[in-house]
Amino acid sequence: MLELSGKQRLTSNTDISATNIFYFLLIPAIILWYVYWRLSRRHMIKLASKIPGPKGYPVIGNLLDFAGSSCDIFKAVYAYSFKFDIARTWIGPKLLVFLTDPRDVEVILSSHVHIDKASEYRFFRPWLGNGLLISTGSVWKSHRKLIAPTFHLNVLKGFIDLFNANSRATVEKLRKEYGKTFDCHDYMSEATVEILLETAMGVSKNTQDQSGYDYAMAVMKMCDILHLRHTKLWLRPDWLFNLSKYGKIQETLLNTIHSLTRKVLKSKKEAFVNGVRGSIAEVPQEAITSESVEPESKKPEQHQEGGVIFGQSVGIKDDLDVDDNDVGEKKRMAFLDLMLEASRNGFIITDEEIKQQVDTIMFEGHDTTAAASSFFLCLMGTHPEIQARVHKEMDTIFGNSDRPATFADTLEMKYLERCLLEALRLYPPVPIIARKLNQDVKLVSGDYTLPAGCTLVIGTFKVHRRADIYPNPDVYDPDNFLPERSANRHYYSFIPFSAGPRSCVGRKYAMLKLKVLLSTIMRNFVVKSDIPESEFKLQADIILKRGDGFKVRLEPRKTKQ
Ligand code: HEM
Repeated sequence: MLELSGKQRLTSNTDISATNIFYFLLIPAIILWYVYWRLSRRHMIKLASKIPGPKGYPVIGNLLDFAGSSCDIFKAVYAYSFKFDIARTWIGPKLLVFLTDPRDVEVILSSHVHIDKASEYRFFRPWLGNGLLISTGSVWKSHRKLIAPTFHLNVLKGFIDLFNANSRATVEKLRKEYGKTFDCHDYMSEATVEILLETAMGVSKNTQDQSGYDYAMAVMKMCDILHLRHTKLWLRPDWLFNLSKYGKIQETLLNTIHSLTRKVLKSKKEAFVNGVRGSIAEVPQEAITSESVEPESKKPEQHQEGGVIFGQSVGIKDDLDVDDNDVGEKKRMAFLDLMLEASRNGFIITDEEIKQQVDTIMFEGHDTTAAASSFFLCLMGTHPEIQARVHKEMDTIFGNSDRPATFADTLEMKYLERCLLEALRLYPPVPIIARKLNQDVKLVSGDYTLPAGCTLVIGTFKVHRRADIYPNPDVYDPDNFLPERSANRHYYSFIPFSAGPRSCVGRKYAMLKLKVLLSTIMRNFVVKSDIPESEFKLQADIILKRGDGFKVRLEPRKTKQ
């Protein structure tokens, strides 16, 4: 019975010899590929060998450090940063160099040459196309020039009523959670998407009905899929990803997202033809500030509006730091309006490109701000004495009044602002910035040259926690941002919004929106946390998050009159 028939034996013999031939060819093929790879990358390998870094295995290099959960990867990479100021790692044939010295960071971020994004940003392409985040060269340059003025303070001040209306709506939703421990990120995320729909896109979330809600959910889920692709190695190749269930889910989500973007664009274009400009979102009467109805001449005198207050290190100038009065009247328009106006006035930008920029702003403006506000609230919960000072500041500014925050109020929120900047220091929503180098770059911190072709990773998280820059670097201390303490710090030692020509265009928008949202929440609640900061489980995907969820409890601060 055990004897095989002639046919079976034949099949079996054929299998064995085919397998043998396969291995016989595979091994030399790998060796040949390896030799070719080493010869063709001689220059890169030679320069890389002079850069310190953890020991790796032949062929796979340090690949094993990048396997495991996001929390594990984060821990492993962060541990290296204590051994090496600059670290070289190989993930198979891919060379990654991590920088954490602000002097080296400056070389890269201040440059107009090293602006190409690393290859991992391609995961965004099906969603964001060639939008500002991933584009490069002349397309990026001309679109950046078009978009940056739409984020100037003079434009943003016009959004303050919408910020207030949405912040108040968020507070009402949060009241339902009294007494429970819950994840505040869900609320921050929803509020952020809704505010972006009304401000940057200029549409009313109420008029979008179900499609607005579906859009917000789809944006959130797309972020989760992108996070997965960064951490699960097998989801990286496009063909494998497309075959996986995540590929199918992405297709459905993108359909929802792109349909709404197209719909919004269509209705905005029609409104444009009829001469309607600006956001069509409605603001309830109680959220309208006196500033927005006061004539220009009566508006409060402006304080320092650039610099630290709007998120940049003191003294750094980029294209967002031009004097806002220099932004001509014509340019004082919301993001989408300006793009449409530009395309009508002969600026070469197609409808598809406008759609890609809208999608980009919705992505970049959403997850980052949601993470920042969630970390802020958790930190308030874990530092009651700091929270008490924030409450005191709110009482000084607003007294017992329930009135909406004005732009002038946001300039008075100096302590809240320091708390926010300190939250961005300890928990930068974008924990790393990656670039592809197209030419060799000499560093300043040591005698090292980064080879062309490598992926350069700026470890923002570590830069912000260097003991030589921030005494007690792991302690949440908002006074790190007292003017006298920040004055002498290196420009590039605080880079939550990146810096230089490719810095975040939404920086001022984010700071203003966060101040209105967080001050409204702090005026209404006491935030409590049962989990001490030392037990936060950090998960560094594209956006830094708490792997254990942003768990807080809320108590009413005062009964609403
Ligand atoms: C706390 C909130 C935010 C943080 C921490 C943040 C951080 C950053 C960082 C670090 C970059 C550089 C990324 C890189 O080079 O890979 C960036 C770029 C960008 N951000 Fe933000 N961002 C925030 C909010 C926003 C908002 C609200 C918007 C828009 C409404 C926005 C729009 C953009 C865009 C379009 C870019 C690409 C700029 C370019 O490459 O020219 N961001 N952001």
